[in-house]
Amino acid sequence: MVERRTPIQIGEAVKKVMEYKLEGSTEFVSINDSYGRFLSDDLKATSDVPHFDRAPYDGYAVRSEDTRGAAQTSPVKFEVIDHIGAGMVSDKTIGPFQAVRIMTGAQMPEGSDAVVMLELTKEAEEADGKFMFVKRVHQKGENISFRGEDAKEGEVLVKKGTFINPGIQAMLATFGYATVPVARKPIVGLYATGTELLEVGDPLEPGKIRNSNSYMISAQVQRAGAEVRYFGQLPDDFETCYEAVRAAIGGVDIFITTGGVSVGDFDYLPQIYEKLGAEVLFNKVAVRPGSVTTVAQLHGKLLFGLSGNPSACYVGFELFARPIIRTMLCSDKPHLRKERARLEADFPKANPFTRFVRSALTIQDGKLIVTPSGLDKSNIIMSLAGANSLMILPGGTRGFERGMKVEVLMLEDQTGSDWPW
Ligand SMILES: Nc1nc2c(c(=O)[nH]1)N[C@H]1C(S)=C(S)[C@@H](COP(=O)(O)OP(=O)(O)OC[C@H]3O[C@@H](n4cnc5c(N)ncnc54)[C@H](O)[C@@H]3O)O[C@H]1N2
Ligand code: MOO
Ligand SMILES: [Mg+2]
Repeated sequence: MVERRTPIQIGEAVKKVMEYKLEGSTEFVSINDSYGRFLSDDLKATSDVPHFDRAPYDGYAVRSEDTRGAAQTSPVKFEVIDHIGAGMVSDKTIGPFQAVRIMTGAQMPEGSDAVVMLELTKEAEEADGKFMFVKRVHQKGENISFRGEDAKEGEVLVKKGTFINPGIQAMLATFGYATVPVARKPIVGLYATGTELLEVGDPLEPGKIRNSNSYMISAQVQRAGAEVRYFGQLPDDFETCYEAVRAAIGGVDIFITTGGVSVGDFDYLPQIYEKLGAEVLFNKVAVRPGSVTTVAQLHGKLLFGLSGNPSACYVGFELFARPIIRTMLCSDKPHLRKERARLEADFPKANPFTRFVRSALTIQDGKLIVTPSGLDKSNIIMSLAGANSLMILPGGTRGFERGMKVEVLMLEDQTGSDWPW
């Protein structure tokens, strides 16, 4: 008799999975390799930035009080006592009506408290030295980039779990992080199951299809920030699959299979979980696609039995496996970011289950708009290419009309959300 499965709600299913989340751990990588990784520690300022007052312009460092009275008609004359570029430090102290010719980035000389831009001065070479004239009053502190104006020593600038973007790379370098504490990438083991599967390089044969899930999931795993250990594809043969899965689990943090989780005669994952002694957390979720997504735990390690149907497989990964990966990457917002957008197309399909529709989310006139990125069936591959989001269409409705506000989960965003529902 065919097994009857009781679907659970998506929020409950995600919660069950998250009970087995694991803490992230740290590894140190060279700053050359830290772009695109996730910080495993708060990024703190190790010094003030800049750590000395400096000139933001090419010009002259002066005492502002000496410019008092300077005007177009009555320029004030300064003696130029030194000349410094960025990286140089003057050993002179500026006295009354003295100036140091200074370039952008150079440290302000002792005694100076303003910079006059080069364009606002006039130079004069005289027998007894170099001079320049200022025709405008300058205030104390004018044109100075002050110590600590960018960052103060000890400040927490970026939180643990943040994706390292080019700006954070600049910060890391500024603060002397030659090696960077990043979250170790979880290792995600992957097997594709299915006797029908051909390798990518194989010619098509009757009844067979090329295995696309492995390549799709591998990319999703990497997009989530983890590392894939791809073990290959398996035929629908119980013993072969059982042995392969049993042998693979030990060496990975998270284990994913695609296919073989439904109620078909050759869907062996349920029996494999049973023989392994794994506890099945759920094997039916009230979502479309991905209703057959099955998650089990073995000694605390999560085994994701994703559907063989490509779109169901894709959605199952994003809803259940991604947040676990992000948790291991030290994120406190491991779920997909949720926003509201205007639906740009009618979606008449009614369904008792909540739908996650592969969608294209764009901005038009400053507003988010969303439209399905192709056919909405779980066996469909082509709608995945244009999908940068999943539109959430709650179950139990009669369908949706253009112009309605809907919620969308953003697939390519690094901010995340602490809880999606
Ligand atoms: N009697 C029922 N039949 C089905 C049910 C059900 O509730 N009762 N659920 C349907 C739903 S919904 C889905 S989704 C699929 C899930 O099937 P499985 O997860 O068991 O996956 P398979 O049967 O192995 O394959 C399904 C489909 O996907 C193709 N596939 C598999 N692997 C790959 C791959 N690596 N690359 C590309 N395509 C792949 C496979 O050839 C099948 O066409 O079950 C429904 N049936
Ligand atoms: O629910 Mo299946 O897992 O739609 O496509
Ligand atoms: Mg099946």
